[in-house]
Amino acid sequence: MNWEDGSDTADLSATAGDRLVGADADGEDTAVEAALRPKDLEEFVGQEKVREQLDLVLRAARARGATADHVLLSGAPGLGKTTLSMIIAAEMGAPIRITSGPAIQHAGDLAAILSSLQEGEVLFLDEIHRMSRPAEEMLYMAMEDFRVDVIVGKGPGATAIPLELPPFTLVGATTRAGLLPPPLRDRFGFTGHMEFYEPSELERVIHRSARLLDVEIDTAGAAEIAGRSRGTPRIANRLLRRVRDYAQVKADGVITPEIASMALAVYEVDARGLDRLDRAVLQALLKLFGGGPVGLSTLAVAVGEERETVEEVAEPFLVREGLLARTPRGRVATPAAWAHLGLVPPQQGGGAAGSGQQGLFGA
Ligand SMILES: Nc1ncnc2c1ncn2[C@@H]1O[C@H](COP(=O)(O)OP(=O)(O)OP(=O)(O)O)[C@@H](O)[C@H]1O
Repeated sequence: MNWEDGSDTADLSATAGDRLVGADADGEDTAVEAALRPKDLEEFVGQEKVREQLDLVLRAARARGATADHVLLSGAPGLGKTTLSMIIAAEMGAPIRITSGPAIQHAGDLAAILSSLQEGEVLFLDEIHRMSRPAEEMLYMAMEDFRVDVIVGKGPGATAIPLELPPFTLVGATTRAGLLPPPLRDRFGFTGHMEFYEPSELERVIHRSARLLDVEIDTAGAAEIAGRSRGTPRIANRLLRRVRDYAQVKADGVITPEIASMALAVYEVDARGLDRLDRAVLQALLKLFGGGPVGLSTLAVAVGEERETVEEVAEPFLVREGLLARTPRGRVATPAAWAHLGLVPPQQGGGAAGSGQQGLFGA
């Protein structure tokens, strides 16, 4: 297919905008995700270790009639951290309050939330690494002693008024556990690291979502979508919805592998889950720079994107897939990248861009 072999280098520019294969939630996801969320640990697919460990933590707390320990969940966007926090609340028979680090700018914002919690309530704090420093310090005390000091007044006349809090369970979520200050990390009784999902696990997610959306899909159809979902349930669910649209409009509504691959060709998501931007980066690297090494800025100019877009939006998945390597001399394509785009590396093919070119583009 044209978009797969990338024959058109003039067409390299791509936008990062609302990507079908982006892991962050878009508006449509937010609306649909509530209906697709597993409601208990049993229904939650994959993440066996985290599930097993969490199951023990929650069962033990229930048996003691106590509030569960604070839980830290780390992992990439769309892997199920919010879902798991809701499951924790459901398993404990407790209400849940959802907020995020960036929404808490002042310690007072956090004090207001904490002081209105009910006993046993689960407080889900997404992007906990992005909280302000004063709020973070208030959280230390709240987590450990279920108490906060509210400062009233300013300057020498300021006084700290202690405020008792009901016991609660904090579930913190972060994409970067390493960014959390150790005193905060240490206050979690349990830390679960969420991994990317295996294709077979994503197939189960897709079958489950298809049932809930009342869509007919066969085993190979689900496998076809799973293979393009970049290890992420949110992306799997989103691709499923787009393929469902296609099946409905262009066929009889049933999702087969043929329908899935035709639908995703329309959306330019290839067999490995790369989209237009990912392929544009690889094509530039292979076709213009002989596979590298090439500097990030040069590569970004070649694809008509900002440096940051190439570095933060396209590269992480290409690196994870073993298609691109970041080296001190610049970006380098791997043999798998050549194979994926159906191109022959210059050394083997005797093309113009041989190894003698290495280092020329390292700026
Ligand atoms: N293990 C799973 N089994 C079934 N569905 C899942 C699983 N994990 C996630 N999902 C589905 O994927 C979607 C995204 O999950 P969720 O919102 O929990 O991700 P997240 O890690 O909190 O993402 P973010 O960090 O961007 O908020 C939801 O629709 C959810 O139902």
